[in-house]
Amino acid sequence: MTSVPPNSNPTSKPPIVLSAPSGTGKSTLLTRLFAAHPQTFGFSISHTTRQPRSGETPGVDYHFVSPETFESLIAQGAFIEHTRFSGNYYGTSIEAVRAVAEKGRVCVLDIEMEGVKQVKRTDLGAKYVFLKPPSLEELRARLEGRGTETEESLGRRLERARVELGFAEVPGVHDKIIVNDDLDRAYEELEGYILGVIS
Ligand SMILES: Nc1ncnc2c1ncn2[C@@H]1O[C@H](COP(=O)(O)OP(=O)(O)OP(=O)(O)O)[C@@H](O)[C@H]1O
Repeated sequence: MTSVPPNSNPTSKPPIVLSAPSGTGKSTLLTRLFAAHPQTFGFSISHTTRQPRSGETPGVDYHFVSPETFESLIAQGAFIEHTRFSGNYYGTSIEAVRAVAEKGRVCVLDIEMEGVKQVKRTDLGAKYVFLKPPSLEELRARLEGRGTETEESLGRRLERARVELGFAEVPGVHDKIIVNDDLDRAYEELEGYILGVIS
């Protein structure tokens, strides 16, 4: 078998890694981006050890695998990130991200700092965008306004945000840093950057 070098498909587009402290506005901006460009982006298909639910198609909704297979994939370093939730494993494989690019779609990964570090260890050639809150005070206000947090989980998220903002200051970690101050302005900057790197 001939080995194929990574990213050998000339039409493949770099995956976009979008990270931000929780509550900065990633979901808001991504929902808008996907709605504006429905044919451009694609989602990677995750692996899971949970049972398929009715209506779910293997290889479309998820790659359904046994715990043994999942653990062997972990050992092979196949995952960009994985987690255990409610007794089941879930993970995003490097291969799943590459498969999106090979279909000519742009894979957008909405991940947190540890995931960013892991993607950086792969040869996916991703572009890294960091979305920054205007300030920690404003981030607190957005999280409170969303109405999803208790005082305790709010405190944890803000503490975590401090660490993530510190990591984002390290030169060379991100290709683009966008401050989500005014939503329309931040959206235009994000859209302009992404369309620029994938064209
Ligand atoms: N530029 C903005 N100005 C004011 N409010 C904003 C702005 N962007 C987002 N918001 C609001 O901030 C809140 C958090 O946004 P969102 O849920 O998109 O964050 P997130 O980064 O995806 O968070 P998580 O990672 O926790 O899912 C939402 O209520 C959203 O409407």
